Order: sequence, then structure tokens, then C-alpha cells
Amino acid sequence: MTSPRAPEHPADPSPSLRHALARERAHHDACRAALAAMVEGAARQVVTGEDVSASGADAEVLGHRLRSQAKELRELPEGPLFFGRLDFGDDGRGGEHAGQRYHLGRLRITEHPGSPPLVVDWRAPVARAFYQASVNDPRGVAVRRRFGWAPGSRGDSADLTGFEDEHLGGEARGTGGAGGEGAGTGGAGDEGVGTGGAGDEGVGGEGPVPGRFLAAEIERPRTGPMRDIAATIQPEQDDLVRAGLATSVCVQGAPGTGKTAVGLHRAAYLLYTHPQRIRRGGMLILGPNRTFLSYIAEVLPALGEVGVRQSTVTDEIARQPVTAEDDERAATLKHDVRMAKVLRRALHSRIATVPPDALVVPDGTYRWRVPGDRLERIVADVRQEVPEPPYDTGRERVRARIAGLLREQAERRAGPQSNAWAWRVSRSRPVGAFLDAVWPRVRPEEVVARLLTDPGALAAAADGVLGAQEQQALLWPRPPRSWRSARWSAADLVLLDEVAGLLEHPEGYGHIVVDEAQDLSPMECRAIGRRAVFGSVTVLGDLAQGTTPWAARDWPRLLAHLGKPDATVVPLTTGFRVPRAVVEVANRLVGRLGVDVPAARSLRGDGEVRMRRVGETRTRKVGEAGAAGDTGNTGDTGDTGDTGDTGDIGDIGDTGLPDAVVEETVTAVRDALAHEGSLGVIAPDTETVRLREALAGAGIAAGGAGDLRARVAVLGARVAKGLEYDHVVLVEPAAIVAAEPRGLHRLYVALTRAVSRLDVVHARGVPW
Ligand SMILES: Nc1ncnc2c1ncn2[C@@H]1O[C@H](COP(=O)(O)OP(=O)(O)OP(=O)(O)O)[C@@H](O)[C@H]1O
Repeated sequence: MTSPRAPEHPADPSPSLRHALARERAHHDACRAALAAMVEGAARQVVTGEDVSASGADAEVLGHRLRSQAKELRELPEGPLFFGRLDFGDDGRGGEHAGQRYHLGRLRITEHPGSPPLVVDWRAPVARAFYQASVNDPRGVAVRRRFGWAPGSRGDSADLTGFEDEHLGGEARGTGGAGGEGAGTGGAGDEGVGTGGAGDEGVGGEGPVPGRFLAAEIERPRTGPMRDIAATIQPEQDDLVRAGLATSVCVQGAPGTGKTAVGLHRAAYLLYTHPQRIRRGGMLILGPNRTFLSYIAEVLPALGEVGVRQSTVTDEIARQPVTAEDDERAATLKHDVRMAKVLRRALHSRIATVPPDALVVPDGTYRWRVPGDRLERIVADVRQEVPEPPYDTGRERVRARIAGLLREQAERRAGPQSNAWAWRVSRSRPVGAFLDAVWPRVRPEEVVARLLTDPGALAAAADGVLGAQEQQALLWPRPPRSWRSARWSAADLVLLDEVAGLLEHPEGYGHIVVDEAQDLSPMECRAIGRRAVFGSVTVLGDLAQGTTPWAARDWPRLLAHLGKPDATVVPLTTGFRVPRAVVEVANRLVGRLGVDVPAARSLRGDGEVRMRRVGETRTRKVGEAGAAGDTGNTGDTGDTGDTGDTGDIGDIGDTGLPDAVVEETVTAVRDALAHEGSLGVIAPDTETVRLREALAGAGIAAGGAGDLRARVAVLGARVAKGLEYDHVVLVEPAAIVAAEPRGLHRLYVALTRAVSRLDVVHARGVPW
């Protein structure tokens, strides 16, 4: 993991600058040595820890903890050990840190456990000033230093190439212990003065202007999996990252505003700040699909957190393999929140009327009896308990109350009875038989299979909730012989989980981060909410990117389904990925997506959009004279009538690409390979194999979305969510739109994957 590449120092830096750099490099060497000792110490402790423990169980626990620590340290990626430095003023404004200097990195590094750290963890309270301090609010900081690194020449490390200082305390340079080191990177030190730092970025008529370090970081070519942003977290992001554990937040952010990054850094922050509470309850990261999960998989380990569970909702709730598929109507109904009521009724319909006969339990020479009316009252009382106990708990409560009555009787007649006696009686055959008849044990599979195969059972449970046609749509076309041979769809898993949750509360997590949350159905939200009853959630999403049939159109409703109606909705509007040229194109679609979201502003003015209409090729850089607003739109003479309107795309039934589009795509990819960075060809889902073959025929090896190390990936628009590529070649947008009901949203997602350049290859009109 590397940090931003700083603009390098001038070839012949001043002696004081050379001295400053040498000192920082020496500090880094000391950190490297200390870290090596920490790794070795942790490994040694694993051995001794296992030897000295008193009991086998202790050894197991201690050994496990030490092994995890050693593993965490061992698995830390190589790279710079610090990315920033804070020098607090010593004039009283530095508060408890007056006169102190701290290097900040992804991991706390010490030479001895008791001595002051050589590097402070970015999550420590003192580090907050690094992200939040500005000229207007320096927070005691005199100088904020950001370091730039290049991949190491020594193979195993990173080379410090420079640094940039911001003087926040209004002090002259060279004071506050900085010893004249503030000369910065070829004058960059001066640039910091008066800019207010990162906190005040983003103002001005031209749009936000990133600081040099942030610019270097966001413009760095992408390759491989997602990186952490610990060195350049922005103030509005930092507020979210460091929100308290009890706080549930919902982040509405346009494409590339850092929602995923914020969610992962928040997870790391909470794990650091509340290790006991979070580790006990657990942390869960939920993403839309496995490709996305592998894309984000390295961020938490890079931040020192290994072993955090990262999953999809479907994988998280799967109690059966998915072997069937629903049509869209059935799937949509199964994801409808009304199903919760239907399923609850279906389950509770299993509780039978209590027979009038008394329950008789033989006990040696005695026979204890509970009359029918008492039994009826017990069952009715348990059913009316508030809050309603889970079904299985209800069954056990009935058992316990029956056992209580039996014990009372026995004690009146035969004196005190032991707990063992009470337990035996409660498990006796007659009590078991009564429960099985009245409050039978059931499995979620039984309940759901019956509901989806038996029209009578469905009609009873759905009465007044689902219409007759809706009920018909839910019934399995080919009913299985028994629930044991049923084939389950992804939507069925949601129903199974709902019933499982009614039977018994699932184990919860201390915190759940939910990414791409706009795509969750109400029933999926309930599944997640059940696992966060005693925990908090971070919900990340963008209503404009909702592509499922049940995608949310507003946040309050989704949050209510999650059981977190009070979560605050916070917008993120500064885009770090998508350059202005691409945002302009994407923004033309936003108005037609049927959602109310704040517009995004891009931090990046460097992008390029190139329209490649088959038969003609033009390049325009948005922002160039005469070109703004021209990108692929009707203003483009010659294209009038063919672009800028969806009018001519409505009749596209098939998505088969003309040969010319495939050929132009190959050309676009070949041209794009002249640039550095990753390349994603995003196409209609049905066309990826053909395009990959065409590229192979031209000698260009291309992987799929999951091949994170491949230079070129060809992917269907459906899997593009959450990913990013330096260069995107978007193939026949009209066909992407036509392929599904929310095709326009899908196109919006596909368009906004581009980090630097976007090529649009099209034979048909473009829908913007
Ligand atoms: N403060 C930052 N410093 C540097 N890079 C950043 C920062 N914030 C976000 N980024 C980068 O911007 C890109 C987009 O971030 P991310 O994927 O988290 O956005 P998102 O809002 O989840 O996007 P989408 O909704 O389109 O999936 C990533 O490469 C991320 O590393």
C-alpha cells in the first residue's frame, strides 16, 4: 500500500530541506526497525503464551489471541509507515499536546510498549486534528505535514520523496520545533499558508480545487483492488468515519463521493475505538456481490484489521443453496414488505386450538393433571405477551408454565420437588405430545414451502393483504413433493430468513456496514435489521443508482425497514472518482431517474469523454472552448436526431451488437492501452463473451470483473456497481438501457465508473 506520491523536491534542495528529509528518512528507518521487533515479539509471545498458561483452555484462548496479533502484524502490507505529521504549537494553544509532534500512520508503532509511539494510529483521538484542522480552526496544530512516497528502490520498503507543510497556527515558519523544516516541496510549504487546508477546499466558482496531495492521490492510476484513503480522508468524510458507535448513519452520496471508502474506514475506526464491544458483537460488511467484495477486500487488512466478515445479504442469510429462479413478478412480491405479515400469519396458523381434555402426567404412583381450560389459558397468555416472544421461545414458555402447574400440584400433595424433577416432568412424553399437537416445532422450509404450494394456506395467510392475482403469482409452478425436495430461489431465502427470525432471534452484530443499500428490498432490510437490533448500522447508497425492481426511492422508508428510523441521513457531494467531463454526461440522466438526490460536484477537472459513433470518431474535452455540453449530444452537427434523445432506442428489442460496434470497441481498447491504468469495457450483459473473444482475436487478453489484476476487464453492466476503472469503454448504452426496466439507472452506474477517460462506442442514439 503506497501513499500519495508527492511532487518531488527540486533536484537540488536547500541544505535545510535536505536535512529535514534526512531526518524523516531516519525516523522511517527507526519505525521499520521497531515494527520488525514488534512482529518478532508477537511471534515469540505466541510460543511463550501457549507454554505458560495455567490450563489447556487458557492456553487455547491466550494462544488464539496472540496468534491473531502476530498474524495481524505479519499480514500488514509493506509500505510507508507514516503519511503525516502534526506539530502542535507550544504557545498554549496546543492544549494537552502543546509542543508535541506526532507522526501518523496506519498502525501504532512503538519501540517499547511503555514508551511514546514513533507512529500514532490514524484512528487515535489526537490524529483527528490531521483531518479536521484548518486555518480557521487549527485545533492547536501549528504545522500539518503530508509525506509523499514512491515505491521503494530497496524492494521491501517505500522511499520518502518529499513533504508538504501547512502552517495553520499563524506562526512563522521554523518555529514550534519544526526547526526550519517547513520549506516543503519546492515551495509547497508556502502553499499551505492561508489555504485553510483541506477543510476549506471545495469553494470557488470553478468548482472545488483539491490540495496537491489529494489531487495526486485521486488522479493516481488505478490497478488492482481498492486502496485505503487514510492519508487523505476529507473533513466531511472524517465526521462520518468517527461518528459514535451508538450512532446509526445513512450516507446518500453521488457516484465516487467515497461512500464505500467511508464505510470501510468507519469499520476500522470502530474496531480500534471499541475493541471489546465490537469484537464481542462482531462487525459485518455487506456488499452487493462477490466481485465487489473481492474489490474491497484489501482495504481493511491494509488498515490493520484482518478477519472482518465481508458478505452479501444473500450469502449472509443463505440456509439453502439457490437452485431456482423466480420471474420478476414473483421475486418482487417476495421482496414486498407485506410478505412479513403473510409469513407471520402462516407460522402462527400452526398453533392449534387446545383440545378440551386434561393433560395427564404419570409420576410413579401419582398422576398429575392440568385441566383443558387451564391449558387453553396458558397458550392464550403466551400468545398475547408483549413484546411477542419468538415462536420457539413461546413453545418453551408454554412448556415451562405447564411444568410450573404440575410442580405446584406435586408440592401440595407430596412436598418439595427438585429442579431435576421439574425438568424431567417438563420433558415427559405427555407434555411433549401436547406441545407437538398445539404448538408444534416447525422449520422455516416447511412454513414457506407450504405457503408457496398450497393455495388454501396462502389464501388464509394472505387474506386482505395480497390480491388473488398476487397470490397466484407467488405459487410455485411445479410444486415439490415435500419441502425437503424444494428448490429455492434467492427471493425464497429472504422468506426463509423472515420465518427463521420469527422462530428465533438471530445472533446480532455490534455494527453492520451496508453498502449499495439503495438496492435492498424491504424484506432484505428486515433481515439485516434483525441482526442489528442491539447494534448500529452505517448505510451507504445512492438512490440514483438503484437498479433492482424494489430499489428504494427514499431513505426514511428503507431505514424504517432496517429498524433504524432515527438514523441521520447525511449527504456526500464531492466526487473523488468521476471527472467533471463524465459527471456532465451522467448529470443529464439524473433528472430522469425519478429520485431526489443532491447534485454531485467533481473534484476532478481532468477527464475526457470520447464519443465513437460507429463510422465516425470525435474527441471533445468538456471544458474546452466550444465543447462544453457538446459531448455526444444533439449539439453535435450531424448527430442531430440520433443522439440526445431516447426516442430511437425504445424499439431495441435485441442487444446483439453490430460487428462494427465490436470492431470499434477493439479499436477503443487498443487506443486506451496507450494510457496508464486499468481499463473496463462495460457492455450489455449478453455481449461480454463476444467482446472478450474479439479482443483475444486482436491479441488483447481481457479478464472479467473479478480479475482484479487484469489490465483489461470486460464486464456486463450488471456487475459494474461499486467498481472503477481509469478508462471505461462503454459499449452501446442504448442496449444497456433497453435490457431491463431500470436500464437508465444501470447506465448511470456504468457511466460513473470512469476515473479518467470514457469512450462511448455506439451505433444507436445515446440516451442522454
Ligand atoms: N478522501 C479521499 N482521498 C482519496 N481518494 C478518495 C477519497 N475519497 C474517495 N476516494 C476515492 O474515490 C473513489 C471512489 O470512492 P468510493 O468507491 O468509496 O465511492 P462511492 O461513493 O462508494 O462510489 P459509487 O457509489 O460510485 O460506488 C475511490 O477510488 C476512493 O479511493
